[in-house]
Amino acid sequence: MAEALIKSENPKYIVFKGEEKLSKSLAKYTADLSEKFVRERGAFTVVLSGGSLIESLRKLLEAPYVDTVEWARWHVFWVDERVVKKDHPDSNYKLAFDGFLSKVPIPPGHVYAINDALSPEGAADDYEACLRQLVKTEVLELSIDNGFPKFDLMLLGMGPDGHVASLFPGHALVKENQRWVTFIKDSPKPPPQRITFTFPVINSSSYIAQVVCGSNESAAVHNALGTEKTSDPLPAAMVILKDGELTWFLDEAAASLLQD
Ligand SMILES: O=C(O)[C@H](O)[C@@H](O)[C@H](O)[C@H](O)COP(=O)(O)O
Repeated sequence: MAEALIKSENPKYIVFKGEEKLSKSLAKYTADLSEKFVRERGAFTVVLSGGSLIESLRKLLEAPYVDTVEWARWHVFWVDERVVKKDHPDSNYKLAFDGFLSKVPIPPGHVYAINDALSPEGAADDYEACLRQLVKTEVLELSIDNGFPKFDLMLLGMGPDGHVASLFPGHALVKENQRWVTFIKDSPKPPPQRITFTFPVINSSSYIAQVVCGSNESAAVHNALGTEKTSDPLPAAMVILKDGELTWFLDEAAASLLQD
């Protein structure tokens, strides 16, 4: 594993000297989990976000991982997606396809993009129906605890305001506890119309990597990982796995306000 500057166990975070080292470690972490889940259950369900995360996955496109990862067993989802056409510059699918998915042999039928012909409501319903179908075919498991889908690995980013997925601070959607996938039409981060996984789904994951680089996010990192508890936590602080492992991958700038 690329050398870490700081490793903390509770909360679990790793600080790297620079994004290059972080991306090397993230590639090994992801490849190791791919190997584990393919061995254990013959499939690996991976959830992507938008933003800088895709760039941080670039080391998976290099040796040894590009040849050793069993790409044919991957099933790829999005934790949130902008409701735009798939070839639109704002599309998270396009970002991931151009920067990552087009360079590895994941079967196209295993890449679950939104239906871009639908409204936000329609696209959220359609995506949830797709997930329910994948439960039936046993690609996707359900949490025994709560009946929400249990993804093997979610690779999340975080905005400077502490949002994760399209769950923004102070927005009613952070409290959604019935739906698997829901929609937002007034996202404070453009574009306004998106679909997003809900917290019960995010928090049922087996593994989450919360990847944050740069000083713009340092205050939110401090808020989410600091010891002071608030009655109104940031969405990033609401990512809590009861039956899973959350690891924060931080560069020095993102971690600059944390005390060690
Ligand atoms: O659709 C989106 O806007 C992204 O999915 C978003 O949720 C992203 O993960 C964070 O905003 C972090 O973005 P950065 O990594 O670019 O800071």
